[in-house]
Amino acid sequence: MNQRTDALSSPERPGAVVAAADGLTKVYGEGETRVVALAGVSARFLRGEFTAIMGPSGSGKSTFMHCLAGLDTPTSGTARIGDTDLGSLNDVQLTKVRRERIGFVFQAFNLLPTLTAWENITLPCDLAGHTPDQAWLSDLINILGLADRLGHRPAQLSGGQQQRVACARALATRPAIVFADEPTGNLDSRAGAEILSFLRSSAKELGQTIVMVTHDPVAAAHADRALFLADGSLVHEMPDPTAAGVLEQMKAFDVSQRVGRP
Ligand SMILES: Nc1ncnc2c1ncn2[C@@H]1O[C@H](COP(=O)(O)OP(=O)(O)OP(=O)(O)O)[C@@H](O)[C@H]1O
Repeated sequence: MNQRTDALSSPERPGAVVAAADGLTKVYGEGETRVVALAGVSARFLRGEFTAIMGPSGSGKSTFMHCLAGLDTPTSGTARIGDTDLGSLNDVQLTKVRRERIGFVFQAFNLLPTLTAWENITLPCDLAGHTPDQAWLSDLINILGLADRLGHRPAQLSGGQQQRVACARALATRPAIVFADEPTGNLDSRAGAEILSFLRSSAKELGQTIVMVTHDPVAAAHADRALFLADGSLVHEMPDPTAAGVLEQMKAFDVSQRVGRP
């Protein structure tokens, strides 16, 4: 990939809080089927910060991300993007916030099969009724090495190329925050490393705030910090995670789950 990120804009107000969760709680079902998926999670996400969300299966990672991104409604607590409390918005306003201020990258790429790479990338701008910022898009496309693939449809692209298109789409509107859900889960290690290196450089050099859910300690090691969830609670924060450090932490969860948590 071309690493020409230096020509792009510098982060605005590094350190500003761009998203926040306060006491996020999500309870599914009732009676015997009641599940507390999130038990009061609070966290801040700063401009230009790359956060990995980790934890055992069923610990609440997806629920946390979905509540923070306005894809699910918490039972109590608040999720904010910038100064906007997502709970105060009606459906139309929420859709607008998701389209204009949030970017998404999914494990399964989620590109529209009938659209070309270029049409997929510009779709969020089209839906928001904005003229795409051509200079910004062209920089993104160059960084991601997609310039000669723009007329291809997803089926004509490799998995790694499809995920790079998805990354360009996620950043196309210059969102406040990008949520990536297992973005390397369907990729081989080389294509995965390219995506992770792009996410890292977009945080470092473009000031893009990124929150990534992952099971992979190697992926988490690209982040500035890892937040660990267990049983719906935030139990540990690791700054500058290493793959070995994350693996140790995950093993500790396995042991505590086997012996039974207090
Ligand atoms: N729609 C739902 N209805 C009932 N329970 C749910 C629902 N969605 C999630 N849960 C439960 O909430 C808990 C947290 O689920 P969640 O998917 O957030 O965990 P996760 O950490 O993302 O898991 P994984 O790593 O396996 O994807 C789990 O016990 C799950 O079974």
